[in-house]
Amino acid sequence: MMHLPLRSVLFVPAANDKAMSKAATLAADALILDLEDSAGEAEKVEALKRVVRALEAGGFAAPVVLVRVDPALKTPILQALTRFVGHGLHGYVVPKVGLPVHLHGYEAPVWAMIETAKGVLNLREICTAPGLQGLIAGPNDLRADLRVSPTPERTELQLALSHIVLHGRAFGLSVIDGVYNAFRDEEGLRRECENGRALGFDGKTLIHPAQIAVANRVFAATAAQLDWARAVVAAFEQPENADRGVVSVNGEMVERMHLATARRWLTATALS
Ligand SMILES: CC(C)(COP(=O)(O)OP(=O)(O)OC[C@H]1O[C@@H](n2cnc3c(N)ncnc32)[C@H](O)[C@@H]1OP(=O)(O)O)[C@@H](O)C(=O)NCCC(=O)NCCSC(=O)C[C@H](O)C(=O)O
Ligand SMILES: [Mg+2]
Repeated sequence: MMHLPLRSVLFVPAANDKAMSKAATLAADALILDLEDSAGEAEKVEALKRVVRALEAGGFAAPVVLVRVDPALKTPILQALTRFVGHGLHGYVVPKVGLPVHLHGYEAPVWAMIETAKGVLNLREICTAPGLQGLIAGPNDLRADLRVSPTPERTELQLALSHIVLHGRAFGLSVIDGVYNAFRDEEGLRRECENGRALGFDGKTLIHPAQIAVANRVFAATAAQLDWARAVVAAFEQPENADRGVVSVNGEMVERMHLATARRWLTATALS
């Protein structure tokens, strides 16, 4: 299965009205509207309402929109958001996954954040959870849990990061690297993106709009992805497919969302 490109995956703090307004215009490959750590306890109910309003309004420039849940508020979050799954919301990001059961009950595509020692050790079981699409590294929580300090080369995280990639590849999942906190340090971000790409990640989670362009550049499409993109565009250009929402490409179902993605890849490659 050819995964959607997830080179740049921007966390948007749902508690922040300005950031949520701006999010709709940002052409990251994916947005994660965050209801977990970026929202204070007293802000969470309003943040969830803001997510509902944003999903009702739609019109996101990013082709993939996810919500990071706070597992302590799983019931109200699912009550508020289930109706959007497949209608503007592409799935949930579940933080601090340590066991497969942490991913149960969402009835939607899920991405697991691996950000504890237990999560890393249990990856093999976690990767069998139903609906799992990808793994996302959480370096801040990982460092805290491992009681290690950051180094410029992330030496302290290499074992955990490589385990995430190894398991993601073995189970056919997307693998997304963790955030780089120094959001005004473009050169540092570029180096860390290159390190992530060398380790095998597909893309990087981000915390600021200024980080999107760097991640898109470093995690640019591979030759296989470009071949897939050309095949998708060619399939939809067939006159008999002009009005179809879904077609078959190389034996796989492809939707118009994939066509938009394919065009973005080809345009981005032509411009770079
Ligand atoms: C880090 C920030 C608090 C900085 O915000 P700010 O000081 O407002 O930055 P700027 O003034 O440069 O912002 C310029 C404009 O861009 C908007 N903005 C900023 N960040 C975002 C964003 N992430 N998404 C959308 N829009 C954003 C500002 O509102 C300004 O807009 P305007 O004035 O209209 O032009 C801030 O960037 C931030 O809060 N970032 C996200 C923080 C977050 O989500 N954290 C949680 C995810 S990371 C994580 O959880 C780690 C993981 O779990 C682990 O364990 O490692
Ligand atoms: Mg975290």
